Order: sequence, then structure tokens, then C-alpha cells
Amino acid sequence: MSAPDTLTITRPDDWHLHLRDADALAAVLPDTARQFARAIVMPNLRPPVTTTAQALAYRERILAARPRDGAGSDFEPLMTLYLTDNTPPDEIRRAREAGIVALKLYPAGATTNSDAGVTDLRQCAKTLEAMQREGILLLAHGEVTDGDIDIFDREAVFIDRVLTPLQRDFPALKVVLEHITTKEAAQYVAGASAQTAATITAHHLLYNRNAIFTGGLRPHFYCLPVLKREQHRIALVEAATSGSHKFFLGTDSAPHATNMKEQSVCAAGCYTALSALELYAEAFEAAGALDKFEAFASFNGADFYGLPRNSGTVTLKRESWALPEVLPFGATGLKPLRGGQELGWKLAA
Ligand SMILES: NC(=O)N[C@@H](CC(=O)O)C(=O)O
Ligand SMILES: [Zn+2]
Ligand SMILES: [Zn+2]
Repeated sequence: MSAPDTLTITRPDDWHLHLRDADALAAVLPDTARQFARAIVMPNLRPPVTTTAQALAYRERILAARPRDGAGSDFEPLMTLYLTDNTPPDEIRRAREAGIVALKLYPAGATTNSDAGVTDLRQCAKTLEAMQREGILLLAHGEVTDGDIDIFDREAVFIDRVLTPLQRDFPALKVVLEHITTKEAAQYVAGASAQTAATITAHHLLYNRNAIFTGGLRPHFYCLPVLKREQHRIALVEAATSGSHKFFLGTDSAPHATNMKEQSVCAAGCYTALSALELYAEAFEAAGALDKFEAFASFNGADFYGLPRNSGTVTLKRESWALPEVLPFGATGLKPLRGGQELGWKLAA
């Protein structure tokens, strides 16, 4: 069979996204709004979005940053709250009534803007109970933070120490293990209850940890959880293309200004929103699984969250184009992953 020249799928959603705030929000939102109908917006602002009132105010700022008309003007942000040791159980009902869909678990110190995160999930039992009751999802940055655990093992150890007991104690709580990076995570999710799912980024499908070290240290490939060995990348591709409904698209597009990335201490995060669908299509095509792409990008996430699937379609065309090296973003710009290089698919306007 010859390779197709176009790929038309139901409008997709991004189930894990960082939009930031203020000028940064205005700079990046149009990229996502062009590609996706909806996105789960991460709450790791400074200060973090911990209350329903803050999330609703943030939602208004996002709506105000949408393109006025044409593509992206109907983009819908799906809001989340940042779980802390002290999130009151009462907040959960307020959140549900306000249309907030999930709380985000950041183990304290695990990633960008996670200082206010949870130090011990056992302290959150009452709140988790309320989430289970109200049908609010828990989204996990699944890494332990102990200094004695090797950084490449932190996801697997999180599954054993945190996720397995959590799902035993709250079996009806829907949990998304975000941005999975290992075969342990793919296997765990595939074998876990129907209340369990995972997002997978384009960069973890396309790259292994060699990308960070090719010819020198490459900060634009540094994100958390960090890229892993090739055997893990292969396991993620297998999970994404397996046809399992438990795996879906979440870019984890995480903008950091160039001066924050090209630094003695480089911020964690890759910017992929500008060309997310193109990057995913490349990964699915390399696996000979373009026929599995639509469910991964457009159906599985909505079904798991209990939200309607989108109507309408988007079309990707086989066309070679060079991704810009730097995008406008503050004084130093924003370098997208793969910037300056060719992509083989292009989202039709
Ligand atoms: N993925 C990252 O490396 N960074 C994210 C935070 C996160 O999702 O862990 C960010 O906010 O920059
Ligand atoms: Zn994370
Ligand atoms: Zn993230």
C-alpha cells in the first residue's frame, strides 16, 4: 500500500498542556488553538492555581487570549487545580460545580513550579475521597523526588510507592499518569483498572535520551520526566499504537524563554505546540500505525474524561517544511523542539 498524502481526523484535543500566563500566554495560545479543539490546562503557575476562583479567573484570561475569529477562536480550555497538602475537601464540590475537571498531583520538587506540591499523599486522603465521590480526575506527575533514587528510575518507583497504593485505596478515582516515559509505566497502565489511563508526548515517542547528548549538551531536549533509553521509547510507541483506549495524546508543551533554557541551570520543558500533530503523525507513521492515530488523538481522551468527542475534522498534508528556529516570546524568544529542521507533515490552514 502506498503512503497516504493526506490524513484527515476528527478534531483532536491536547490532554496535557502548559499555557503560562500574561504575555507568555498570549504568545503561545494561538499555536495550540490552531491545532486542538480543547486542552487540559496545567495549573503550575506562580503562584499555583489552587482554588476554583483562581482557576475561573485564569480561564477568563485564556479565553481573552484566543484569536478573535477564524481558526482557534472556539478553543476551549479545560481547567485543573493544583493539589496541595492543604486542599480542603470542600473545594472539590466547588470545583466540580464550576466545571473544573481534574486536580493535578505534583510531588513537591518533582518539576517546574512544583514547590507547593504534595509532600505526602496520605495527607490528602479526605480530598481524594471527595474527588472520587464528585467524579473529578487525578492527574499525576509520576515521579518520586528522593535524592537517593536515580533520576531515570523515578517514574517506576513512583508507580510502586505512590500509584499502586493510591489505586488500591481509591479504586473508583480516575487517574491519568501524565507524560509516561518508561515501559514500566506503559505496562502498569495497560494492566491496571479501567479507571487508569496515561498521556504520551510526541517527544517521548520520537526521541530517546541520546537526543540530550548528541554532539554536546542539548537543553531543548531536556524535560521532565527526562527522555529514557530506546527500549522505553519503543514500549511507548507500542502502547500509543496498540489500539488500547487507555493511552491518549498529551503534548506537555511547556514553553520556557530561550535564556531560561540556554543557562547553566536549564529549565525543564519542550515546546511542541506549534507542530504537535505533525510530530505525532511522524511517530505513528514510522510505526506503520497511521490508522491508530485518530483514536489516540481525538477519541480516547474525551471518552476517558467522559466528555463528548469533537465534531469537525483537521487535515494533515504530506509536505516538507522547516520549523522556525525561534518564535517571538519575550526578549530572547522561544525555541521549539526540532526548530530549524524539516517536518514531513503539515497541518492544513
Ligand atoms: N515537563 C516539563 O519538563 N516541564 C513542565 C512541568 C511538567 O509537566 O512536569 C513545565 O511546566 O515546564
Ligand atoms: Zn509533569
Ligand atoms: Zn507538563
